[in-house]
Amino acid sequence: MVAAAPIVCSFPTASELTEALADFVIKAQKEAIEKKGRFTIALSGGSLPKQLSALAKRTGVKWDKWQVFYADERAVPLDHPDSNHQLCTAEFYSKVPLPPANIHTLDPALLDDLEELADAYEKQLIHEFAQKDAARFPVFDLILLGMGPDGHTASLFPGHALLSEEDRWVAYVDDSPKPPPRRITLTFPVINHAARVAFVAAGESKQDVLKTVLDKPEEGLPASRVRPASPGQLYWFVDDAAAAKVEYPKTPFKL
Ligand SMILES: O=C1O[C@H](COP(=O)(O)O)[C@@H](O)[C@H](O)[C@H]1O
Repeated sequence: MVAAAPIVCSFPTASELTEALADFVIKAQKEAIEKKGRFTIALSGGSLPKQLSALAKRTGVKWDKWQVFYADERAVPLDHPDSNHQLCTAEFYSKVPLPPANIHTLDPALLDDLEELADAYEKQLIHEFAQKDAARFPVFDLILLGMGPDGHTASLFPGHALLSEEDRWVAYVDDSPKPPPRRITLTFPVINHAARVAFVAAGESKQDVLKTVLDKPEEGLPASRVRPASPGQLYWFVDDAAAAKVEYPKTPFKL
């Protein structure tokens, strides 16, 4: 599988990063809608939803054309403080006119059975993608990821058996080292089939892991394994604090 080299853009301030990210998302949205009439995006939890806040002030966002999924979700009720959906609602959806019907949550009736929960979420993806694009794996227009200090991304954790999953679109973990332990996640084949994947990582706490992920990908941390197959492209939106130790070349941001 051929993958283009990641494009790493570093910004001096949080607001420069979030404004550039908003420009980038709007461009991805525009291209997708022009081609297919819809925009499929997967969001993460953690620090990511807050970084999308600049989109609330932008014109030109066709919210009714968005179909929003989760890169990972915790197996908790949708209004639970640990829920990525709850976090996205508080930090992002509450500020923008995104139709609730276009936001694809896990099925809260299935929380007791992780396998059923993951299967049901996979079926939501099949409904959205397989009939429309007839692909072996869904091709998201954009997947937005965060990265934990251990190098995990979505709910794909270092050393976990799920790192070698090759078939499933959505899988579950019941032993996440970061609480809560029970989660579902998109798998690497799905992430690496996306048209664009963008990591967002800011702050000094990400310095060491960002250096490892970008300068020593051979260590195989989960975030280093995100390498969308050509013509897909991987971007990193980072701030100068996070990028302080990174030797990998930075590219000035341009649309
Ligand atoms: O547990 C999770 O952590 C990652 C990274 O979070 P961050 O706070 O370090 O940005 C996040 O991307 C993922 O969605 C979440 O479930």
